Amino acid sequence: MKNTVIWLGILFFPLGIYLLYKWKKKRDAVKEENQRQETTIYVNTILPEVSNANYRFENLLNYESGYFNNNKLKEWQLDVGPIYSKLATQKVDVLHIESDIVSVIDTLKTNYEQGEKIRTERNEAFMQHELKECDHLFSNIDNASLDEQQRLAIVRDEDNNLVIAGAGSGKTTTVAGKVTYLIERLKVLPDEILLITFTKKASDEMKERIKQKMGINLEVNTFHSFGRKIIGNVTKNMPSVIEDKEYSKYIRKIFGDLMVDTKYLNNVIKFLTEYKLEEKDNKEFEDHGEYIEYIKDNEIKSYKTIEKTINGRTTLLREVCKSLEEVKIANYLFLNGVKYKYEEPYQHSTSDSIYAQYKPDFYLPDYDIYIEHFGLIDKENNVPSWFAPSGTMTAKEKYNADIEWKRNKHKEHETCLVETYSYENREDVLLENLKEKLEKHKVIFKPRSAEEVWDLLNDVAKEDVSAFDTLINTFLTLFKSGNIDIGSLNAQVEKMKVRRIRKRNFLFISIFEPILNEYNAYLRENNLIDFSDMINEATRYIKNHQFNNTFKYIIIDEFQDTSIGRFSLIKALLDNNKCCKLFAVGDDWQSIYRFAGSDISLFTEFESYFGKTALSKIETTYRFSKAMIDLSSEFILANPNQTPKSLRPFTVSAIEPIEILYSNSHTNDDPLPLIEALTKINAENAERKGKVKIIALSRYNHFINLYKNRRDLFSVVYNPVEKNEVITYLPMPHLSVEFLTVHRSKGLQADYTILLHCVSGKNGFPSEQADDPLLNLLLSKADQFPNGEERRLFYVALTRAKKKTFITTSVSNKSKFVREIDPNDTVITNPRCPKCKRGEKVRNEGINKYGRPYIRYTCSNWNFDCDYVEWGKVG
Ligand SMILES: Nc1ncnc2c1ncn2[C@@H]1O[C@H](COP(=O)(O)OP(=O)(O)OP(=O)(O)O)[C@@H](O)[C@H]1O
Repeated sequence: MKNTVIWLGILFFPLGIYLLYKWKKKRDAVKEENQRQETTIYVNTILPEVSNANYRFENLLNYESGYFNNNKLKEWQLDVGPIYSKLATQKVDVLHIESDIVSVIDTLKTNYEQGEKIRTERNEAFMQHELKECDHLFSNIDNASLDEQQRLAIVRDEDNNLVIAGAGSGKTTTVAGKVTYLIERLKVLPDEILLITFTKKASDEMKERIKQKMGINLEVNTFHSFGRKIIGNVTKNMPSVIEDKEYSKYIRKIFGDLMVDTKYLNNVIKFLTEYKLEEKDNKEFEDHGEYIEYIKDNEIKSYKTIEKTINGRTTLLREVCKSLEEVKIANYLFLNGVKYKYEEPYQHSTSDSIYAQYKPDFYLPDYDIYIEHFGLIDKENNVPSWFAPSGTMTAKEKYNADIEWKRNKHKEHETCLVETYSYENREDVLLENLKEKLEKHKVIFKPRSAEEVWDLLNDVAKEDVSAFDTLINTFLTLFKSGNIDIGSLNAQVEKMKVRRIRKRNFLFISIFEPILNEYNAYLRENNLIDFSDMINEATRYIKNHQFNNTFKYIIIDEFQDTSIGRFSLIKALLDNNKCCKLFAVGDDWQSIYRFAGSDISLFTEFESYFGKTALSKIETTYRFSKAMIDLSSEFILANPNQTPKSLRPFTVSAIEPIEILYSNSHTNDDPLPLIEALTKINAENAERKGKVKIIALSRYNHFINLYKNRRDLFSVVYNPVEKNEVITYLPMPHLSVEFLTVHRSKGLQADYTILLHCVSGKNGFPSEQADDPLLNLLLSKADQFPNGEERRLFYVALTRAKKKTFITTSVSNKSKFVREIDPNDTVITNPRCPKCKRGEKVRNEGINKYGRPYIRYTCSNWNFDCDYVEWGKVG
C-alpha cells in the first residue's frame, strides 16, 4: 500500500507540474492578450494625435513653410514628446493593428528620433531649391551676381546665423542680398527687419543701397540710434545725449571738485607718484633688449629738475635715472624733502686702468650717506636669466661680485652705505623699508604738503597728470559700456595674486568710484544719457517687457566688433521674441575695437552665447589678388589665436600687391615716401580715364593733420554736398587723396592704399603704446597674443586696396610688421645688436689717444646698460 502511494506520487507529480505550467501559460496569454487589446485601444485612440503630429512634421518638411529651423523642430519634439515616450516602450508590430497604422507610428518614431538628420537633409535640398527659384534675384545685387557661398549664406535661414567672411568677400553685398531676399522672396515687411551697422556712415550707405535697389525706405540703425529709439519709445521723454566734449569737461570738473578733499587728493598723489605703473617683474623679459625697450617706453625721469645745457642754452629738465625703481627712490626722497645727488662720483678715487670712477646710485650730502639699489637680484641673489655673463664669470657671479666690490669700497673708506633691493619693490615694501633704514641713520623726512606736490606734478609732470585723466575717462567709458558694477570689479581685484598689483588696483578704484557716482548723479539730474546708457537702459526696458520685440529678423554687420553690452541688448531682444531670427556677419581677422570694449569671443564662440547656430562662410575675395591673400593670410595667422580661413581670389592678377618705400629720416613725419607713392600711382595710371581712388592710412590721427597742413603739397577744400574734405595733391592736381586713420578705413576700399609711417615705437605701427593693465579688468580676456589687435589692424590696412598697397617706413627704424612682411628684408642700414638683440649695431670710427685709427661697433642701447663692443679691422 505504502509502495503504491509512492508510485502514484512519482507518476502524478510531474503531471501536476505540467498542468500547473499549462494553466499559468494560459493565464499569462490571457493577460497578455488583455494588455495587447488595451494597448491596441490606446494606440487607436492616440492615432489621430500621432497622425496629426506626422502631418505637422510633413508640413515642416514642405517647401511652402520655408526653412525648417531648429526652434520649429524643438517645438515639435517638445509637443510630441509625451506620445513618443509612451509609444517608444510598445512593440507595435505585435499589436492587433493594421500595417498602415504601424507605419504611421514608425514614422512618428523616426521623425522624433532622427529629426535633426531629416531636418538637415531637407534644408540642404530646400536651399538648392531656393537657389534655383531666386536665381534672378541673386544675379543682380548691387550690380553683382552673388557667388554660391553668398547665396547659400542668404537662404540659410536658421534661428541664429553667423556668416564668417574674408576681407573684400562682399559682406555688405551679402547683407544687402539678405534684405532683398527677405522682402522680395519671404515677404517680410521692412518694419519687421532690424538692420544694425557699426557706424552712422555705414548705415547711411546701406540705406541708400537698399533704396536704390528696391525703392524701399528701410531703417538702418547703429546700436546707439536703436537704443535711443527704445528709450524714447518707453519713456516718451527722449533724453539728450551728453556730447563727447562735454563729457570730458564734466569728468575733469568732478575730479577737480573731489580733490578739495585732502584724503582724496592724497590717494591721487599716491597713485601717481608710487603706483603710476603696473611694473613688470624682471623675469618676465625674454632678453636684455626687451627689458631696455620696456624702460624706454616708460618714464625714467624723476620729478627733480636739474640744469642741462643743450645747444648752448641752459634749461631745467627732469633728471633721468637708469631704472624705474631708481626713479621711485628718487621721487620718494624728493617728495619727502631729503636732498640727494644722483650718480655723483664717489668721494674717494676708485678708477684704474680698466674701471672708471665708481658712481653710487644716490648720495645724501646732508647726512653723508650713499644708497645703492640692487635692481636685478632676487632674495637668493639670482639674476634674471637674460642677464649676460661676463668673461669667465656667470651673470650671477659677476653681479654679486660687483655688489661685494661696492660693499668693500664703502668698508675700506668707512663711508655709510644703505642698500635697497628689487625684491623689496616686488613685495611692495621698498619705500617703507628705505624710510626705516634711513631713519636709523637719523635722516629726517619732511614730506611736502599734498597741495604742494599736486602743483609740482602739474608743473613738471603734466604728461603724467594728463595720462591719468585719459585713463579715468577710458576706464569710465569701458566700465559703463560693459555694464559692470563696482562689487564685481572689487571681487576681481581681490582674487589677484600679486600684492602690489592688488593694492594699485584698489587704490585706483578708490579714486574712480566717487567720480562714477558723481557722474551718474549729474546725468540723472539733467535728464542726460551717455552712449553706454543708451544700450544698457534699452536692454533693461526689453528685459522688463516695457519694449516688445516685433522684429522677425535682426541683421548685424561687422559683428566681430560687438561688445558685451551690445550682445546683452541683442540677447534680450531674442529672448523677448522666440520667432525672431539673428543674422550676423563679420570677419574675426578684422576685429579692431577691443580698446573700446569689443569682445572677439562673442564672434569666435558665437554658439555658446546665442545657442545653436548655422555657420556660413564667404571666402572669395573680389578686391585683391592671390599674392595679397597669401601675404596677408600668412601675416594674420602668425597669431595662433586666429582661426584659419581659405580665401581665394576672384580674378588673377600679376601685379605685386605691396611695395615698401623708405624714408631716410628716423622720425615719422617725412612726406617723401608719400610723394614717391603718389608719383608711382600717377605713372601707373597715365592712360587711365576716370578717377583713381587713393587712401592714405595712418595709425594715428595727429599725423594726418601734419600732412594735410603741408600747404606746399596739398589743398584741402570742404565739399558741403558730400560733407567731406577733398584733398588734392598740388603737383598732380588730378590726384586726390583721402587721409584716414586705419580704424576709420574699416569697410572701405580704394584702388591704392598708402600706409603711412610704419616705424617702430610708441607712435609707430604696431603702436608700442601699452595700455594701462588696469583696463584689462574691463576688457575682453580673449586673445592675449602680443600685438594681436595691432596685427589685425595692420591686416585691415593691408586689405583695403584693389591694386596695390604702398607701405612707407624709415630705413633706420622699420617696424617689426614691415620686417615681417618684407620678402627681401635687405634695406637695413644697421644690423641688430648681438647682445641685447633689440638695439642697432652702430659703427664708430675715430683716432685713439695713441693716434691710431679705430673702428668700433657698439649698441644704440649703450646708455641703457647694453655694453656690447666689437672692434673692426682698419684698412
Ligand atoms: N559676387 C560678387 N561679384 C563681384 N563683385 C562682388 C561680389 N560680391 C561683392 N563684390 C564686390 O566686392 C567688393 C568688396 O565688397 P564689400 O565691400 O561688400 O566687402 P567686405 O566683405 O565688406 O569687405 P571688408 O570686410 O574688407 O571691408 C565690392 O566692390 C563689391 O561690389
